[in-house]
Amino acid sequence: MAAPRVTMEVGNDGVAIITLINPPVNALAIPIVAGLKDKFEEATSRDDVKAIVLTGNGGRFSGGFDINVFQKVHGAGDVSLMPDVSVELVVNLIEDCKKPIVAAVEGLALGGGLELAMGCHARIAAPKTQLGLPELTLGVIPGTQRLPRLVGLSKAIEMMLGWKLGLIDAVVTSEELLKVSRLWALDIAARRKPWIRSLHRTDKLGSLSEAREVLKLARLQAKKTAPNMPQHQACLDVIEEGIVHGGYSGVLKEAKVFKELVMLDTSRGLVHVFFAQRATSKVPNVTDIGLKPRGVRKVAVIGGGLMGSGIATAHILNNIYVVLKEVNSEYLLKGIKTIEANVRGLVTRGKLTQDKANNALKMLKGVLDYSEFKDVDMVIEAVIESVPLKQKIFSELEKACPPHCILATNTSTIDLNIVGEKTSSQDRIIGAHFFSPAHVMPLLEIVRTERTSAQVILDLMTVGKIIKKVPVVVGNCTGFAVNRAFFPYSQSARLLVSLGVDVFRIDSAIRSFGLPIGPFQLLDLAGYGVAAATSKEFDKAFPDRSFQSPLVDLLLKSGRNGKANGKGLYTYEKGSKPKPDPSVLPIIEECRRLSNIMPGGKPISVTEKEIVEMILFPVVNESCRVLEEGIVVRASDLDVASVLGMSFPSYRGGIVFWADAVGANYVYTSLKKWSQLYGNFFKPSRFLEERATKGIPLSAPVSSSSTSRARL
Ligand SMILES: C[C@H](O)CC(=O)SCCNC(=O)CCNC(=O)[C@H](O)C(C)(C)COP(=O)(O)OP(=O)(O)OC[C@H]1O[C@@H](n2cnc3c(N)ncnc32)[C@H](O)[C@@H]1OP(=O)(O)O
Repeated sequence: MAAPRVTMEVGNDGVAIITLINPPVNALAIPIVAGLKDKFEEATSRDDVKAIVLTGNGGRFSGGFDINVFQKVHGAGDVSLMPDVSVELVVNLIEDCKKPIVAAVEGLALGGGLELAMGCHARIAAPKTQLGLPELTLGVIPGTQRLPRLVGLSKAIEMMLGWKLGLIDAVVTSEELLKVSRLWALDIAARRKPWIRSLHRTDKLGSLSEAREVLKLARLQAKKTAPNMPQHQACLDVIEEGIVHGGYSGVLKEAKVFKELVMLDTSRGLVHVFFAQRATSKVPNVTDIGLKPRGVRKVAVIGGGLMGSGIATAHILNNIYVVLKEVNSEYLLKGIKTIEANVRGLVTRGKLTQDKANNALKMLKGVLDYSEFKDVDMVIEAVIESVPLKQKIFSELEKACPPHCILATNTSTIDLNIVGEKTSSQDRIIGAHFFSPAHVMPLLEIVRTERTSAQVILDLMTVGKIIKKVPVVVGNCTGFAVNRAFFPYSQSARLLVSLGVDVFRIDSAIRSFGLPIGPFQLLDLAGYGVAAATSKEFDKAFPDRSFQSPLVDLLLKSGRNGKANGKGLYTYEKGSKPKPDPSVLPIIEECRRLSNIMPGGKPISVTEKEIVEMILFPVVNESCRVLEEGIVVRASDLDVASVLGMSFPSYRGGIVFWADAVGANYVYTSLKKWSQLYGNFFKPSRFLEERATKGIPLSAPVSSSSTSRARL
């Protein structure tokens, strides 16, 4: 790939076109920032240049500052590696330039890219250009000064904390973009159009007291929605600085705060997740062997229950034709109704237009037999977790589907080799493990066996991206990567209860750590039947380290089934948040009596931090086994899967990244101590012990000489 560079061409009309060239997104890498400074200095000093147009090569303006530099800063712990963009380049060379500068924006202008455009004196854009300020998602703050001055304070805050935009001077076709931008720049030079320095504007800011009111509300909101992310409050503080003391003062504070934030763990975690997510697209021996994805146009989904209807919804929303098969018309109708409700729900929440909803529903057909299966490209089986039923279905599919058809199962636990045992199609059998609700949750765990073909894996990865999921390819074992790594999560929570810790205190500690709900609210949500069934699978697969709590059985016996019947550990009333149900306390007492593990018969005393660690360190421990067995390609895949599948806080970088930040040795010694006190459930795995004692990070690749069974 050619080195990143900035070019300048001066036309006969006296307009200098300065172009960013750094594919694929024209990120503002250090040589680009240096190149921009050079070219703007040159254009300013040349007599034949009357006006300037700034644009990006290849139909994309700029994806923002080069995030690789963040990683270098994090690695070296040296913030001075961050170049000064905001003052020297954007204020001094662009905004205060003696010649007018117009940004010709196409494709995308994100983060620092948008800031460059806002520093220009006008912005002309091609239709459907994506404008956004994603910096908060990387743990830092965006340019905070120009946006409120261009679009008003409330809208600017909404855009910085969310993703909406509209601050363009004119929208023109791609073909006309450069022509119109040149003319616009010349018009500014000749004073036929206004010469506007965004930082100097105040007309949209409102009065100081109005601004303070808007900021106060935004601070309250940020406290609620992003309590552990300092960049949100910092962003609002810097906006306030600019409003009270002027835009330039705001820019100076912004640069200082940016450098403080970029060194925090929040930014380290978020930047890690950014690259980790992109790395999941690279699967050795699948994406690097020259295969081309085959198109998947028609998909059959078997089973219209909660998962099947969610999976069907995800496909029709993305223009893939779906045949939904059920065993009788009553179930089929129910499935179709669920899909319609899923789609309607998106319209109600403003996430989908009515038109798109109608089109999506046209892509769905309900069937009761296999006649429509003769030309499907992929089948996803989503029936109940029964081995004989799945085996029967896969034998039937082998006859009903064309030979190229991908045969996928949405099982969350059953070994894929067993599912396909009665077929001779093992090379096209694959796991497509969606997370509920399947049309909303972003993770798609793609489970391969030793026999699944690379082509089939690549095809499913491609469909996954089309339906806007993040596909993570994993190996075959009980629970695959996510459920396997997280099975100790609910078990340790129940173990703590048996040791005398309060259920609601556990949930609250986990929420403060950053998961959206605690393990017991999750239990209520999933339903106790599902919890009992999955517990059984894990007890069977990992009897040496499975904790068998009587809690779920006791809850079921008392007529409770969580949110499904409105009676769980919490009470559920329409329109109000779930409330802890005190009437559950005798059941919990009974559970403690039956478990009989409280040392000396007395509840243990633990801090909030210990609660979090006693719940999550066993997850780290199991993650170590997942890594050692080669169930994931790389440790960061498990980080992405934990964030997207389990809502582990992204700003902690995912489960393995977090464990390394805490320190493998600390995790190991804590688990060892608890295993001596409370038994084998906490016993550190061999992988953890080895890494901790040798001082090797858990995320370091598993070497070929290690004991890995390399399932991938
Ligand atoms: C000082 C400033 O205010 C601070 C900043 O500007 S911080 C940066 C703000 N910008 C961002 O956060 C944008 C991040 N990028 C994205 O959201 C998406 O990549 C995108 C919408 C630009 C493009 O998405 P898409 O077309 O799906 O491609 P995607 O796979 O994500 O990216 C393509 C490649 O570009 C890289 N890339 C994208 N944006 C990048 C960036 N800002 N810096 C460095 N690399 C970047 C990706 O890592 C990926 O590399 P790979 O092929 O080696 O894995």
